[in-house]
Amino acid sequence: MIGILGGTFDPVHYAHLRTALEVAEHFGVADMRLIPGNVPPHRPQPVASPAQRLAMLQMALVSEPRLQADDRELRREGHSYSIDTLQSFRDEMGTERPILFALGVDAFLHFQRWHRWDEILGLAHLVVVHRPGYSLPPDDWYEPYLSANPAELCTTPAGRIYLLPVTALDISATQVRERLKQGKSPRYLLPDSVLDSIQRHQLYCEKINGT
Ligand SMILES: Nc1ncnc2c1ncn2[C@@H]1O[C@H](COP(=O)(O)OP(=O)(O)OP(=O)(O)O)[C@@H](O)[C@H]1O
Ligand SMILES: O=C(O)c1ccc[n+]([C@@H]2O[C@H](COP(=O)([O-])O)[C@@H](O)[C@H]2O)c1
Repeated sequence: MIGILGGTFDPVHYAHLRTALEVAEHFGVADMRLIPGNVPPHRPQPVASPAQRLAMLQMALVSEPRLQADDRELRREGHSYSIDTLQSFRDEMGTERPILFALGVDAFLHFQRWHRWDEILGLAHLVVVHRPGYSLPPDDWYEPYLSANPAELCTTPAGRIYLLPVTALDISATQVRERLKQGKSPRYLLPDSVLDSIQRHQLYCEKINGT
């Protein structure tokens, strides 16, 4: 079984890290991959380069062996579609082992606009984690796929949607970038090692980005 948390990670912050760890612990996942997108679909391009975002992620994960940065989307040209990422895992793992694809409610709300979205549940389960400020509409398309049984997701390869409350942390990468742009500190919203690297490389500040 593997778990996946994809994102822009521009930069990684504590809500990403808690989400990944809590998903891993809830389902007993020993191999949870955090996967930065190269060219994220449906959003502005990241500020930091792919190499910088990957390096920050690797720094943030050094002390937790269950969480690993995975650079497969950065090695792929073009849009980083989740269907292609999931297919690459299936090519490696075969069809039988469970894949848990975690995403916040904010991302899930747009799920039906994703590239080949209706094929994704054929490759993985979705674990939709709570995020402050977002909620799911009731009686929607996803209801027939819902499961409240973690064992079901751990014993079948794909096809179910599980809603998981995680520690509510109202942190966003946008908020971290904005604070830096305004000359304020984002300390304690993200690991010190990541903040030190941001400051060393003068990332997200007006001088570098010209904004
Ligand atoms: N505070 C949070 N609580 C729960 N899930 C989150 C939180 N922040 C991000 N996520 C989830 O983590 C994944 C990656 O998110 P992403 O890298 O876009 O971070 P972000 O903070 O939303 O970034 P940005 O502000 O740049 O849009 C998405 O599935 C997103 O829903
Ligand atoms: O495949 C798609 O079309 C698609 C569209 C939007 C988002 N995603 C994935 O959803 C995850 C969270 O995305 P985001 O934009 O909230 O960082 C990340 O793994 C993205 O690759 C995927």
